[in-house]
Amino acid sequence: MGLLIDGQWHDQWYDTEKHGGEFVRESAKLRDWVTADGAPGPDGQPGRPAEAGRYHLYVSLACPWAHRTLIMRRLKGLEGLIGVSHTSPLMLDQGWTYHQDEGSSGDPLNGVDYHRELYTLTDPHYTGRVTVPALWDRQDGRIVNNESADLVRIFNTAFDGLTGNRLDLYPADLRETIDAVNADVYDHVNNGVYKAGFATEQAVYEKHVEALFAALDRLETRLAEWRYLAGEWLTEADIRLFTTLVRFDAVYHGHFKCNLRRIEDYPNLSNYLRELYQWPGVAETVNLDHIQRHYYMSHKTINPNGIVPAGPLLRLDRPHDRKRLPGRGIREKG
Ligand SMILES: N[C@@H](CCC(=O)N[C@@H](CS)C(=O)NCC(=O)O)C(=O)O
Repeated sequence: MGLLIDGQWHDQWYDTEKHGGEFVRESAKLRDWVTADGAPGPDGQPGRPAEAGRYHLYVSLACPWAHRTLIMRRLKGLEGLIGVSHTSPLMLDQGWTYHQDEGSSGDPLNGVDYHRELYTLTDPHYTGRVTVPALWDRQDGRIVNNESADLVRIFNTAFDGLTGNRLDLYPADLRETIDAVNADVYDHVNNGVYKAGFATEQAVYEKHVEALFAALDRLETRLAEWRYLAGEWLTEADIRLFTTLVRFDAVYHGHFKCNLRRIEDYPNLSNYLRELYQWPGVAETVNLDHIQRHYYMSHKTINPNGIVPAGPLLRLDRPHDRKRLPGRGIREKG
Protein backbone atom coordinates (compact mmCIF):
# COMPACT_ATOMS: atom_id res chain seq x y z
CA MET A 1 0.00 0.00 0.00
CA GLY A 2 1.14 3.53 -0.51
CA LEU A 3 0.24 7.06 -1.34
CA LEU A 4 0.61 9.72 -4.02
CA ILE A 5 3.05 12.59 -3.57
CA ASP A 6 2.78 15.21 -6.27
CA GLY A 7 1.13 12.62 -8.52
CA GLN A 8 3.87 10.00 -8.00
CA TRP A 9 3.15 6.66 -6.33
CA HIS A 10 5.20 5.80 -3.22
CA ASP A 11 4.83 2.32 -1.76
CA GLN A 12 4.77 3.14 1.97
CA TRP A 13 3.05 1.65 5.01
CA TYR A 14 1.46 4.02 7.55
CA ASP A 15 4.11 5.97 9.44
CA THR A 16 3.16 5.23 13.05
CA GLU A 17 6.64 6.05 14.37
CA LYS A 18 6.16 9.72 13.86
CA HIS A 19 3.08 9.55 16.15
CA GLY A 20 4.54 7.40 18.98
CA GLY A 21 3.09 4.13 17.66
CA GLU A 22 -0.33 5.62 16.79
CA PHE A 23 -2.17 5.14 13.50
CA VAL A 24 -3.48 8.58 12.50
CA ARG A 25 -6.05 8.60 9.70
CA GLU A 26 -5.62 11.27 7.05
CA SER A 27 -8.72 13.40 6.32
CA ALA A 28 -10.36 12.94 2.93
CA LYS A 29 -9.47 15.73 0.51
CA LEU A 30 -12.02 15.68 -2.30
CA ARG A 31 -15.16 17.12 -0.79
CA ASP A 32 -17.37 18.62 -3.51
CA TRP A 33 -21.08 17.91 -3.20
CA VAL A 34 -23.94 16.69 -5.38
CA THR A 35 -27.30 18.42 -4.93
CA ALA A 36 -30.63 18.24 -6.78
CA ASP A 37 -29.90 21.37 -8.82
CA GLY A 38 -26.16 21.84 -8.42
CA ALA A 39 -26.51 24.35 -5.57
CA PRO A 40 -23.73 24.32 -2.96
CA GLY A 41 -23.64 21.59 -0.28
CA PRO A 42 -24.85 22.08 3.32
CA ASP A 43 -21.61 23.77 4.40
CA GLY A 44 -21.19 25.73 1.18
CA GLN A 45 -19.19 23.02 -0.66
CA PRO A 46 -19.17 23.46 -4.46
CA GLY A 47 -22.19 21.54 -5.83
CA ARG A 48 -22.87 19.52 -8.98
CA PRO A 49 -26.35 18.60 -10.19
CA ALA A 50 -27.83 15.14 -9.65
CA GLU A 51 -28.30 13.48 -13.05
CA ALA A 52 -29.06 9.88 -13.96
CA GLY A 53 -25.95 8.04 -15.17
CA ARG A 54 -23.58 10.94 -14.53
CA TYR A 55 -21.92 9.56 -11.37
CA HIS A 56 -20.13 6.29 -10.74
CA LEU A 57 -19.11 4.81 -7.40
CA TYR A 58 -15.73 3.14 -6.92
CA VAL A 59 -15.60 0.89 -3.85
CA SER A 60 -13.91 -2.05 -2.24
CA LEU A 61 -16.38 -4.65 -0.96
CA ALA A 62 -13.97 -5.20 1.93
CA CYS A 63 -13.89 -1.61 3.14
CA PRO A 64 -16.24 -0.57 5.96
CA TRP A 65 -16.27 3.07 4.80
CA ALA A 66 -17.14 2.15 1.22
CA HIS A 67 -19.72 -0.31 2.52
CA ARG A 68 -21.73 2.58 4.01
CA THR A 69 -22.18 4.05 0.55
CA LEU A 70 -23.20 0.72 -1.00
CA ILE A 71 -25.93 0.29 1.61
CA MET A 72 -27.18 3.85 1.07
CA ARG A 73 -27.18 3.34 -2.71
CA ARG A 74 -29.33 0.27 -2.19
CA LEU A 75 -31.74 1.71 0.40
CA LYS A 76 -32.19 4.90 -1.62
CA GLY A 77 -32.91 3.03 -4.86
CA LEU A 78 -29.92 4.53 -6.69
CA GLU A 79 -28.74 1.39 -8.43
CA GLY A 80 -30.17 2.38 -11.80
CA LEU A 81 -28.66 5.89 -11.57
CA ILE A 82 -25.21 5.35 -10.11
CA GLY A 83 -23.04 2.50 -11.40
CA VAL A 84 -20.45 0.71 -9.24
CA SER A 85 -17.01 -0.78 -9.82
CA HIS A 86 -15.30 -2.73 -7.07
CA THR A 87 -11.59 -3.30 -6.55
CA SER A 88 -9.80 -6.55 -5.98
CA PRO A 89 -9.81 -7.40 -2.25
CA LEU A 90 -5.99 -7.28 -2.24
CA MET A 91 -4.35 -3.96 -1.47
CA LEU A 92 -0.62 -4.58 -1.87
CA ASP A 93 2.38 -2.59 -3.16
CA GLN A 94 0.33 -0.93 -5.92
CA GLY A 95 -2.61 -0.06 -3.67
CA TRP A 96 -6.18 -0.90 -4.73
CA THR A 97 -6.41 -2.46 -8.19
CA TYR A 98 -9.06 -3.42 -10.71
CA HIS A 99 -7.44 -6.80 -11.47
CA GLN A 100 -10.32 -9.06 -12.44
CA ASP A 101 -8.30 -12.24 -11.90
CA GLU A 102 -8.15 -11.32 -8.19
CA GLY A 103 -11.88 -10.67 -7.81
CA SER A 104 -12.34 -7.09 -9.02
CA SER A 105 -15.27 -6.16 -11.24
CA GLY A 106 -12.75 -4.37 -13.45
CA ASP A 107 -13.28 -0.76 -14.46
CA PRO A 108 -15.35 -0.65 -17.64
CA LEU A 109 -15.85 3.10 -17.26
CA ASN A 110 -12.30 4.47 -17.28
CA GLY A 111 -10.45 1.24 -17.99
CA VAL A 112 -7.89 1.86 -15.26
CA ASP A 113 -5.90 -0.95 -13.65
CA TYR A 114 -5.04 0.97 -10.49
CA HIS A 115 -7.33 3.01 -8.27
CA ARG A 116 -4.64 5.69 -7.93
CA GLU A 117 -5.09 6.51 -11.64
CA LEU A 118 -8.53 7.93 -10.82
CA TYR A 119 -6.79 10.30 -8.42
CA THR A 120 -4.18 11.44 -10.94
CA LEU A 121 -6.89 11.85 -13.59
CA THR A 122 -8.60 14.14 -11.06
CA ASP A 123 -5.37 16.01 -10.28
CA PRO A 124 -2.06 15.06 -11.94
CA HIS A 125 -0.27 16.47 -8.86
CA TYR A 126 -2.46 14.78 -6.26
CA THR A 127 -0.84 14.30 -2.86
CA GLY A 128 -2.48 12.04 -0.30
CA ARG A 129 -3.75 8.56 0.36
CA VAL A 130 -5.62 6.78 -2.38
CA THR A 131 -8.79 5.57 -0.73
CA VAL A 132 -12.16 4.03 -1.44
CA PRO A 133 -14.97 4.98 -1.68
CA ALA A 134 -14.73 7.58 -4.44
CA LEU A 135 -17.62 9.10 -6.41
CA TRP A 136 -16.66 9.80 -10.01
CA ASP A 137 -18.23 12.48 -12.23
CA ARG A 138 -18.32 11.15 -15.81
CA GLN A 139 -19.04 14.58 -17.25
CA ASP A 140 -16.03 16.34 -15.71
CA GLY A 141 -13.84 13.23 -15.61
CA ARG A 142 -12.85 13.51 -11.97
CA ILE A 143 -13.54 12.34 -8.44
CA VAL A 144 -16.16 14.55 -6.82
CA ASN A 145 -15.91 13.27 -3.28
CA ASN A 146 -13.90 10.59 -1.44
CA GLU A 147 -15.40 10.85 2.04
CA SER A 148 -17.98 8.20 2.90
CA ALA A 149 -19.67 10.35 5.57
CA ASP A 150 -20.38 12.95 2.86
CA LEU A 151 -21.50 10.37 0.32
CA VAL A 152 -24.02 8.93 2.81
CA ARG A 153 -25.60 12.39 3.14
CA ILE A 154 -25.44 13.09 -0.60
CA PHE A 155 -27.18 9.80 -1.39
CA ASN A 156 -29.80 10.51 1.29
CA THR A 157 -31.03 13.59 -0.53
CA ALA A 158 -29.58 14.65 -3.89
CA PHE A 159 -31.29 12.15 -6.18
CA ASP A 160 -34.77 12.09 -4.56
CA GLY A 161 -36.29 14.10 -7.42
CA LEU A 162 -35.11 11.46 -9.90
CA THR A 163 -35.93 8.32 -7.90
CA GLY A 164 -39.02 9.45 -5.99
CA ASN A 165 -37.44 7.69 -2.98
CA ARG A 166 -38.51 9.57 0.18
CA LEU A 167 -36.61 7.58 2.82
CA ASP A 168 -34.75 9.82 5.24
CA LEU A 169 -31.77 8.40 7.10
CA TYR A 170 -30.82 11.78 8.55
CA PRO A 171 -34.11 13.34 9.74
CA ALA A 172 -33.76 16.95 10.91
CA ASP A 173 -35.18 16.41 14.39
CA LEU A 174 -32.82 13.49 15.10
CA ARG A 175 -29.64 15.13 13.82
CA GLU A 176 -28.32 16.16 17.20
CA THR A 177 -28.65 12.60 18.52
CA ILE A 178 -27.25 11.09 15.31
CA ASP A 179 -24.26 13.45 15.24
CA ALA A 180 -23.43 12.69 18.89
CA VAL A 181 -23.63 8.90 18.37
CA ASN A 182 -21.66 9.14 15.13
CA ALA A 183 -18.85 11.01 16.88
CA ASP A 184 -18.52 8.35 19.58
CA VAL A 185 -18.87 5.45 17.14
CA TYR A 186 -16.41 6.95 14.64
CA ASP A 187 -13.70 7.66 17.15
CA HIS A 188 -13.91 4.53 19.29
CA VAL A 189 -15.46 1.87 17.05
CA ASN A 190 -15.20 2.54 13.27
CA ASN A 191 -11.74 4.05 13.55
CA GLY A 192 -11.10 2.52 16.99
CA VAL A 193 -10.54 -0.98 15.53
CA TYR A 194 -7.91 0.48 13.17
CA LYS A 195 -6.23 2.44 15.96
CA ALA A 196 -5.90 -0.78 17.95
CA GLY A 197 -4.99 -2.96 14.99
CA PHE A 198 -2.36 -0.69 13.43
CA ALA A 199 -0.76 0.38 16.74
CA THR A 200 2.93 -0.42 16.87
CA GLU A 201 3.41 0.14 20.62
CA GLN A 202 1.89 -2.11 23.30
CA ALA A 203 0.59 0.75 25.43
CA VAL A 204 -1.03 2.43 22.42
CA TYR A 205 -2.75 -0.81 21.42
CA GLU A 206 -4.03 -1.35 24.97
CA LYS A 207 -5.35 2.20 25.25
CA HIS A 208 -7.37 1.86 22.04
CA VAL A 209 -8.67 -1.63 22.78
CA GLU A 210 -9.94 -0.44 26.14
CA ALA A 211 -11.62 2.60 24.58
CA LEU A 212 -13.17 0.38 21.89
CA PHE A 213 -14.69 -2.08 24.35
CA ALA A 214 -15.86 0.71 26.65
CA ALA A 215 -17.71 2.14 23.63
CA LEU A 216 -19.17 -1.26 22.68
CA ASP A 217 -20.35 -1.65 26.30
CA ARG A 218 -22.06 1.76 26.07
CA LEU A 219 -23.72 0.77 22.80
CA GLU A 220 -24.86 -2.53 24.31
CA THR A 221 -26.58 -0.62 27.11
CA ARG A 222 -28.17 1.84 24.69
CA LEU A 223 -29.51 -0.96 22.50
CA ALA A 224 -31.13 -2.63 25.52
CA GLU A 225 -33.63 0.25 25.58
CA TRP A 226 -33.62 1.50 22.02
CA ARG A 227 -34.27 -0.52 18.90
CA TYR A 228 -31.85 1.63 16.87
CA LEU A 229 -29.11 4.08 17.84
CA ALA A 230 -31.32 7.15 17.51
CA GLY A 231 -34.41 5.48 18.99
CA GLU A 232 -37.35 4.05 17.05
CA TRP A 233 -36.11 5.11 13.63
CA LEU A 234 -33.31 3.44 11.71
CA THR A 235 -30.84 6.15 10.59
CA GLU A 236 -27.41 6.62 9.06
CA ALA A 237 -25.95 6.13 12.55
CA ASP A 238 -27.02 2.48 12.34
CA ILE A 239 -25.56 2.02 8.86
CA ARG A 240 -22.26 3.48 10.06
CA LEU A 241 -22.08 1.14 13.06
CA PHE A 242 -23.27 -1.90 11.09
CA THR A 243 -20.35 -1.94 8.66
CA THR A 244 -17.89 -2.26 11.55
CA LEU A 245 -20.00 -4.78 13.51
CA VAL A 246 -20.37 -7.10 10.52
CA ARG A 247 -16.56 -7.25 10.14
CA PHE A 248 -15.84 -7.53 13.84
CA ASP A 249 -15.89 -11.24 14.69
CA ALA A 250 -14.61 -12.19 11.22
CA VAL A 251 -11.63 -9.83 11.14
CA TYR A 252 -11.12 -7.26 13.88
CA HIS A 253 -11.32 -9.80 16.72
CA GLY A 254 -8.41 -11.82 15.33
CA HIS A 255 -6.45 -9.75 12.84
CA PHE A 256 -6.65 -6.44 14.76
CA LYS A 257 -6.48 -8.19 18.18
CA CYS A 258 -9.74 -6.60 19.35
CA ASN A 259 -10.45 -9.69 21.37
CA LEU A 260 -11.72 -8.83 24.84
CA ARG A 261 -15.17 -9.90 23.62
CA ARG A 262 -16.84 -10.86 20.35
CA ILE A 263 -19.96 -9.13 19.06
CA GLU A 264 -21.55 -12.56 19.48
CA ASP A 265 -20.96 -12.21 23.24
CA TYR A 266 -23.10 -9.06 23.44
CA PRO A 267 -26.81 -10.04 23.40
CA ASN A 268 -28.11 -6.68 22.18
CA LEU A 269 -25.35 -5.85 19.70
CA SER A 270 -25.45 -9.31 18.14
CA ASN A 271 -29.22 -9.33 17.73
CA TYR A 272 -29.08 -5.76 16.38
CA LEU A 273 -26.36 -6.80 13.93
CA ARG A 274 -28.58 -9.62 12.66
CA GLU A 275 -31.61 -7.35 12.32
CA LEU A 276 -29.63 -4.93 10.16
CA TYR A 277 -28.03 -7.73 8.15
CA GLN A 278 -31.52 -9.08 7.42
CA TRP A 279 -32.90 -5.66 6.44
CA PRO A 280 -34.11 -5.92 2.82
CA GLY A 281 -31.16 -5.33 0.49
CA VAL A 282 -28.43 -5.21 3.12
CA ALA A 283 -27.16 -8.82 3.08
CA GLU A 284 -26.48 -8.48 -0.68
CA THR A 285 -23.98 -5.70 0.07
CA VAL A 286 -21.97 -7.89 2.49
CA ASN A 287 -19.12 -9.92 1.00
CA LEU A 288 -17.32 -11.75 3.80
CA ASP A 289 -14.93 -13.40 1.37
CA HIS A 290 -13.61 -10.03 0.18
CA ILE A 291 -13.61 -8.78 3.78
CA GLN A 292 -11.49 -11.62 5.16
CA ARG A 293 -9.18 -11.86 2.16
CA HIS A 294 -8.56 -8.11 2.14
CA TYR A 295 -7.46 -7.71 5.73
CA TYR A 296 -5.59 -10.97 6.22
CA MET A 297 -3.82 -10.88 2.84
CA SER A 298 -3.11 -7.15 2.50
CA HIS A 299 -1.59 -6.23 5.86
CA LYS A 300 1.71 -8.07 5.62
CA THR A 301 3.14 -6.21 8.61
CA ILE A 302 0.44 -7.82 10.77
CA ASN A 303 -0.01 -11.19 9.02
CA PRO A 304 3.13 -11.80 6.94
CA ASN A 305 2.10 -15.17 5.47
CA GLY A 306 -1.32 -13.96 4.41
CA ILE A 307 -3.13 -17.00 5.80
CA VAL A 308 -6.88 -16.37 5.95
CA PRO A 309 -8.63 -18.05 8.90
CA ALA A 310 -11.30 -20.66 8.21
CA GLY A 311 -13.81 -19.29 10.75
CA PRO A 312 -15.76 -18.03 12.47
CA LEU A 313 -19.10 -19.31 11.21
CA LEU A 314 -21.25 -16.23 11.67
CA ARG A 315 -24.75 -17.38 10.63
CA LEU A 316 -26.07 -13.84 10.42
CA ASP A 317 -29.35 -15.13 9.04
CA ARG A 318 -30.34 -16.63 12.41
CA PRO A 319 -33.48 -15.04 13.94
CA HIS A 320 -33.08 -11.88 16.03
CA ASP A 321 -35.08 -10.67 19.02
CA ARG A 322 -35.23 -6.94 18.23
CA LYS A 323 -38.98 -6.92 17.61
CA ARG A 324 -39.38 -6.80 21.41
CA LEU A 325 -38.44 -3.10 21.21
CA PRO A 326 -40.62 -0.48 19.50
CA GLY A 327 -39.27 0.31 16.04
CA ARG A 328 -40.70 2.25 13.11
CA GLY A 329 -38.20 1.46 10.36
CA ILE A 330 -36.81 4.22 8.15
CA ARG A 331 -38.59 7.60 8.30
CA GLU A 332 -40.19 9.02 5.14
CA LYS A 333 -39.59 12.67 4.31
CA GLY A 334 -42.71 14.71 5.11
N1 LIG B 1 -12.39 8.99 5.33
C1 LIG B 1 -12.48 7.99 4.37
C2 LIG B 1 -11.61 6.80 4.73
C3 LIG B 1 -11.63 5.75 3.66
C4 LIG B 1 -10.50 4.72 3.85
O1 LIG B 1 -9.59 4.90 4.67
N2 LIG B 1 -10.56 3.62 3.07
C5 LIG B 1 -9.54 2.62 3.15
C6 LIG B 1 -10.07 1.24 2.86
S1 LIG B 1 -11.01 0.55 4.17
C7 LIG B 1 -8.49 2.88 2.10
O2 LIG B 1 -8.81 3.02 0.94
N3 LIG B 1 -7.23 2.91 2.52
C8 LIG B 1 -6.11 3.07 1.66
C9 LIG B 1 -4.99 3.83 2.32
O3 LIG B 1 -5.17 4.31 3.45
O4 LIG B 1 -3.95 3.94 1.70
C10 LIG B 1 -13.93 7.62 4.21
O5 LIG B 1 -14.61 7.35 5.22
O6 LIG B 1 -14.39 7.61 3.08
